[in-house]
Amino acid sequence: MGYQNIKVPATGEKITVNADNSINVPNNPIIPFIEGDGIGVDVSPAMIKVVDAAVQKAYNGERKISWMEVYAGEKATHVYDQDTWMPKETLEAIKDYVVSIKGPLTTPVGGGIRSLNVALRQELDLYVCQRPVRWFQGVPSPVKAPGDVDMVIFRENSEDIYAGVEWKAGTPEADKVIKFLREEMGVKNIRFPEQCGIGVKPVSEEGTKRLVRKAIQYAVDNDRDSVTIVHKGNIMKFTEGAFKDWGYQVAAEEFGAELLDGGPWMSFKNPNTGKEVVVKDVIADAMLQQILLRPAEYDVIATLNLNGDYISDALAAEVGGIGIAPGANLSDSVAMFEATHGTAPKYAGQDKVNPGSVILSAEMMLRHMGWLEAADLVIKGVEGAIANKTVTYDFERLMEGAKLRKCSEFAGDVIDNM
Ligand SMILES: NC(=O)C1=CN([C@@H]2O[C@H](COP(=O)(O)OP(=O)(O)OC[C@H]3O[C@@H](n4cnc5c(N)ncnc54)[C@H](OP(=O)(O)O)[C@@H]3O)[C@@H](O)[C@H]2O)C=CC1
Ligand SMILES: O=C(O)CCC(=O)C(=O)O
Ligand SMILES: [Mg+2]
Repeated sequence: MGYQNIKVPATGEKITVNADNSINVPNNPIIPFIEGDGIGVDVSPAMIKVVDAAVQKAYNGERKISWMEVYAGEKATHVYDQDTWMPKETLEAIKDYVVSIKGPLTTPVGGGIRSLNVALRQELDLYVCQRPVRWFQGVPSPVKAPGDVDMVIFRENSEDIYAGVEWKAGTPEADKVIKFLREEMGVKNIRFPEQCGIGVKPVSEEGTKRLVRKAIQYAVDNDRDSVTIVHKGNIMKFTEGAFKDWGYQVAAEEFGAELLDGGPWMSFKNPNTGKEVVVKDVIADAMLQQILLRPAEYDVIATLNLNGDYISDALAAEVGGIGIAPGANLSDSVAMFEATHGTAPKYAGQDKVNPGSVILSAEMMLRHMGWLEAADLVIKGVEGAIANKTVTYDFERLMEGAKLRKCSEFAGDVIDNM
């Protein structure tokens, strides 16, 4: 396919998808990447350096990634034109090449463009945001037993208040929606109907069930003990409450779960191991204290979009911060890996921040591709660099006796420890 500004590498082949959604990964796959705004210029090159070294070491030249830069965010406005933040061909390439990775993209607060990150997830229907959170030995943590934190968040990625269906206070659109709600729907509890912004929270059965199905399947495939549905269903009954009910329905109808001690918790036998998998639910505010006080009791988490956003940063803090928390956005076929943190503009271009988050997102990508040996080397490298206390500022400021490393130097340390 001919692109306007994307340069397809001269060597390399596409990853393809089979009818059952499994993928075929050639030895020289072309992988699109978005550098990202802000600290994207620091962390993305560090990630590429680490991945190339791991692949070279694992396969001795037999396998190699051909990186293909695709543009989004501020860089796109330079490469295309000043109004093009998300070129159509970027979306096409990410879909076409099946597996990709991205740095963070800026979203202005209160006005301006809507989130490009959310747009990518919605346009490509990347309905699962998978964010594993585990502790690496030696990482400074505010909790007493960070080793107990070992959870995998499955965050619904396409619906909820996060979808951005909202209208600004004082606009004819906001006034029209409020008028409709009050006059036609009998809504009496909009406290200040004048100059009032208004948002909509769509949560569907289909959207919920496909997310919870993935979370439970992950627990089965990875021999995990429990799946916790996190919701605020006592207050938002027909959105978050329905999410909980539909979640339990999937457990019962598709995995054969039965009520545990009269319910509402359920359990079923993992068909692969015979071990019991518990499906439970916790209300979201309580969950935010549970993960601090009793992290060992939680394993796989299935939750709505906004809760998942909050929980993933909170959990990341328990194991060292968002500088080290990885993630993936997944549809049934397309996978786009991405750091959990944002563009941290005050550090942009300073070669300072921790590239761990996007490096570990790349580790997830290598595992997804079936390149397990290279993925294991990335983990070994990160573990080694941290054990040697050669770390970036975020860890160094909390670690005794640590040696402060720049972003690029930390990437070198990871490579040296593979
Ligand atoms: N998926 C995406 O692309 C995301 C994009 N964003 C966007 O990013 C922009 C900035 O958001 P903001 O709320 O400031 O959040 P950020 O994640 O960009 O930064 C918040 C703080 O987290 C710490 N931090 C972030 N990244 C790293 C890193 N790699 N290494 C070490 N520490 C790090 C820093 O803490 P300290 O100050 O303590 O050093 C930083 O000041 C917004 O426009 C937001 O919309 C936000 C989240 C995700
Ligand atoms: O899109 C954004 O700017 C923020 C997204 C975010 O915080 C997240 O997905 O974790
Ligand atoms: Mg976030």
